[in-house]
Amino acid sequence: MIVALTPNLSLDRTMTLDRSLVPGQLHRVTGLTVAAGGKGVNLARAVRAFGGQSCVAGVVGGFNGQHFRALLEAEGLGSVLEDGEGETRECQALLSGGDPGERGHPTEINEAGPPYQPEAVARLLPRLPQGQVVVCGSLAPNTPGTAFLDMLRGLDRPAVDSSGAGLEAAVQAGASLIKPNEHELEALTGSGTLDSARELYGRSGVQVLLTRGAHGAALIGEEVWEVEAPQIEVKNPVGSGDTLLGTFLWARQGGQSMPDALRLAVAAGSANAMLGGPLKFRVEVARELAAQTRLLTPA
Ligand SMILES: O=P(O)(O)OC[C@@]1(O)O[C@H](CO)[C@@H](O)[C@@H]1O
Repeated sequence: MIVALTPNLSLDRTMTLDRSLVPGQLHRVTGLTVAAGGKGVNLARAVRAFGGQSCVAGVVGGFNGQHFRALLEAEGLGSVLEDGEGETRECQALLSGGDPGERGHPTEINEAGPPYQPEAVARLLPRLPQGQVVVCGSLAPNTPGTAFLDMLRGLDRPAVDSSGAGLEAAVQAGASLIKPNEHELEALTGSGTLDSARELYGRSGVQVLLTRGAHGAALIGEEVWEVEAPQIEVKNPVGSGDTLLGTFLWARQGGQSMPDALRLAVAAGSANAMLGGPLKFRVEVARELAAQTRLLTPA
């Protein structure tokens, strides 16, 4: 079981525009998908797609919260949710339509979400099922650093996919693994390189799953493994990191070796981007792409 504890759940709205985004101009929406979102939801989807057991945990509120619950239930994703104050946030991803050559990376506009609610979180944590907990995504606004640190310490070495203060707390709390991208690692240690991830592991014992976008990923722990991603045409990369991490944790929990798990995880992230996001992800495509990944000799 993989428990995706998501401190700031959302309703994800993915819009396809009639042309490339030009700030200050009118755009028509030619396609719209509304789905339960937040990084943990994407991660739980990937685990479930591989046949694993996953559960989304978090606090929801308001009409968006009801909508979130209904969408998650319609997808049949397991969850432990607490009702809280305020309105669950919305995250918008704008995909440019028109000529593929002009599409570029989607524009993402993420609301902050309702403030941290200690009572709801205190009700939620004892309800988490047994399993590998992974803390996913941004923190609720005004989350006190000490409260987040205490939460992580109470979770028995969770994996953490957060950024900024969330990542710092993960290292301090002795998380089992963190999943920064190169920018997030740089913000944490001053450099986004393998060497700085090695140094981080050496002083903290926290494994680093370093994602490098289209280039692949590296796992830095007792050993170092690097995997180059396959060449693909990207439709929508949103959620690729979540799919990668969910696949990695699922594969490791199922006993796959570190390099095999990393290859499948990188391929799953690529499949997510190629197929058009977490709702379109398919494991057969991930398995096919895994054969096209390249395991590099650790430097
Ligand atoms: O605002 P956060 O919590 O950092 O990220 C939220 C989010 O942008 O991440 C996912 C993609 O990784 C989206 O589905 C989602 O809503």
